[in-house]
Amino acid sequence: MPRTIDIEEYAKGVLDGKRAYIARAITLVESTRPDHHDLAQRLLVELLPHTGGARRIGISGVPGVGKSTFIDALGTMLTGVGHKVAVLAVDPSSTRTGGSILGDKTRMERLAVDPDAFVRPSPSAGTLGGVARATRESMVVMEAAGYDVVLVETVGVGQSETAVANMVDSFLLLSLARTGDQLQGIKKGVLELADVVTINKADGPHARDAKSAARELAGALRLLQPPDAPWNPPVLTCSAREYTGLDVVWERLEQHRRVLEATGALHAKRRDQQVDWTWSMVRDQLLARLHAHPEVRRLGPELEQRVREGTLTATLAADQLLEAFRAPADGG
Ligand SMILES: Nc1nc2c(ncn2[C@@H]2O[C@H](COP(=O)(O)OP(=O)(O)OP(=O)(O)O)[C@@H](O)[C@H]2O)c(=O)[nH]1
Repeated sequence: MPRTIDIEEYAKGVLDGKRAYIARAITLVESTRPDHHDLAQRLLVELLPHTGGARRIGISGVPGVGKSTFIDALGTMLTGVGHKVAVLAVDPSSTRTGGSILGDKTRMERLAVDPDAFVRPSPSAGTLGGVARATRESMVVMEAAGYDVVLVETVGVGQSETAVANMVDSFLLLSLARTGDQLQGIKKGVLELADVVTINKADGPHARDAKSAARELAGALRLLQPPDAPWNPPVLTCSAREYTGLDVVWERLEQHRRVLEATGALHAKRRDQQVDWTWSMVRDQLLARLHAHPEVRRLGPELEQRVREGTLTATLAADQLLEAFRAPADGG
């Protein structure tokens, strides 16, 4: 990152679609440095009027389901018909390994060198809240830069799906054809987020299994839907490796978007997402300040110990920690 940052220059570079500026702008919004925070917000304010037109799609599935292969294939299909495709990722687990797993350029060989695509690995800093914030703000940068399809990838475990579902219009779940036990393999909560499901690897000897798995899953999904739901998530089959079924997956995602638009739900959903997002940032900030508060840090270990020993109730310990949080942080 250069030492001096000219926000107007950055904004112009992004709006002109210059890759170097896009990359720098994303690095700025991902930064956790306090002095970058205000600069990033100023940049986002400049860019926001130029956003809103993109299709925002979340893509999830367990490790090995073929997410990178699928995104590489779908993204290439889309750039082939004139779309500009951005790939972002939310993978808080990458903080543990110190490097990003998702969105790794080497995993999407064709998109990584496609001039109409931009692949950005998951930010590797901090909590799920921090990673989700950075990704959400990177979406603003990508949309302002003219990318009209934004794919946000996430792993099929933990809470990151919910975070991604809260920043996209449509959520696509990739699954595998494990007949019989497949429903156990997919968490119900994740299934409930899905607007479209596709069974990947429907090729070679697995093609037939995939079809029957799709039927079984479609039946189960119908049970999760209220009878008057405006949208029933379809269960499709595809092969990311052989490029089959991808056009149907895309068509159904487009159809989902059209249904949302026609009912006015798209605007409502995006507005609600912004409000939820505001409160989730407040919660994250409050929690971070609570944990960093000197009195809380001083009292914390002792109170934890007493709760463990059973000499203090959890309620009283919580009361004391919250009371400590009210003490001035500077000790004055
Ligand atoms: N037969 C078949 N294999 C596929 C298909 N898509 C992906 N694979 C293979 O499945 C394996 C996993 O694919 P990835 O794209 O790396 O899967 P992923 O979900 O991104 O995996 P993680 O990186 O672990 O999250 C690779 O060996 C792929 O070649 C497909 O449509 N058919």
